[in-house]
Amino acid sequence: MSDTKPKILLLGNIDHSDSESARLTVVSAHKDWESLSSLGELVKAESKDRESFIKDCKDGKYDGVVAAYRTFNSISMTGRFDEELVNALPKSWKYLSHNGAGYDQIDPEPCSKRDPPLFVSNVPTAVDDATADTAIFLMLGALRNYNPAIKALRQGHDPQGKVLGVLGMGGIGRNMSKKAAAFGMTTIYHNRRKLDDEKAGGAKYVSFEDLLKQSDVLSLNLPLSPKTKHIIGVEQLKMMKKSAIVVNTARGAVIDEAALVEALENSTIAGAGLDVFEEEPKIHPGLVKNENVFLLPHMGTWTQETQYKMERWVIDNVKSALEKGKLMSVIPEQESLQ
Ligand SMILES: NC(=O)C1=CN([C@@H]2O[C@H](COP(=O)(O)OP(=O)(O)OC[C@H]3O[C@@H](n4cnc5c(N)ncnc54)[C@H](O)[C@@H]3O)[C@@H](O)[C@H]2O)C=CC1
Ligand SMILES: O=CC(=O)O
Repeated sequence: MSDTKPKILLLGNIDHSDSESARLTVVSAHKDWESLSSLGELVKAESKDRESFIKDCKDGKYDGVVAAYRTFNSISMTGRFDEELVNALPKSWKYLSHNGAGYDQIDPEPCSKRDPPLFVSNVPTAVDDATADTAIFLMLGALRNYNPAIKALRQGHDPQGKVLGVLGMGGIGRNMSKKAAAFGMTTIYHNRRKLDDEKAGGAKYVSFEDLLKQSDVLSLNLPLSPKTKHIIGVEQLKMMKKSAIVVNTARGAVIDEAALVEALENSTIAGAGLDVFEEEPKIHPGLVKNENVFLLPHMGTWTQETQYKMERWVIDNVKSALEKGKLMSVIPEQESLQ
């Protein structure tokens, strides 16, 4: 039997160790990462771009990699985890631990079809508070029209008594709904499946069409996939109240951004609070110039505590893969495979 240690690959960077806050709370994702060296040889991916990453895979540079920690920004090195990329990976590579709740940069189908399958995990729940807080902040900012400050503050609206409509009532949607209740809002939601009463927490399940028609604030909290791309487009925006605002902390492409710009310019809806964009880091100029749009540069989870929780989660997935042969939070598409 070979005594070669399995390789554990880092695709991207681990951030949380040196900050003041990390020192104060005595947490360090770097130390957590280094602790994995008892399970395998830690290797950092150094390929220049997608082409050289694929070539390096084919030339054997990553042979022996069993599991990888992957960041959102590592897409600049590898590109999407699509069929071409997945099929170029060494056969030894079985686990991909992605740092993010949304894993739209990874195509589950080729990962599952590959022999052996490439099991993928994401980071659910750890993101809920920080992202829902961001959604609430965007909602208040857009409702109150804080953007043009004093001038428009006179025309601002209160959240009290308003209807929050959540599209995608998962971890973040439910967290936001609880927080919105503290502002005197009621929640309606649409989801692939109706939730049981305890999970719904008083929020009422409605059809997609009723969600659009009845919401004062439409919050998008569903994953981006080929099925949800542009789920909000010209027709859906037309169904909304003229006074409504859209809050998007999910992914830019769940809205047809050009249609949103037009709807805002034509006063089809009143405003938007956006953390995510179709072609990040680019932002549609029609959004930048519109005073009724409250913008953030994709920083839903950007707190010291949440970033650490996420990095730790990704490392725990790698650990679980190597110790137990199973990822801790495999993506739903692969639950029956693992
Ligand atoms: N702005 C940011 O920094 C962050 C953005 N996100 C984004 O938020 C998304 C949601 O995150 P979580 O709440 O953790 O996910 P989750 O998986 O807990 O919830 C997603 C919900 O959407 C529902 N859904 C899926 N397709 C749908 C459809 N076609 N129509 C209606 N509902 C549908 C699912 O049934 C599920 O209830 C992520 O996929 C990610 O893209 C997540 C974290 C931070
Ligand atoms: O956008 C962030 C994520 O965790 O997904």
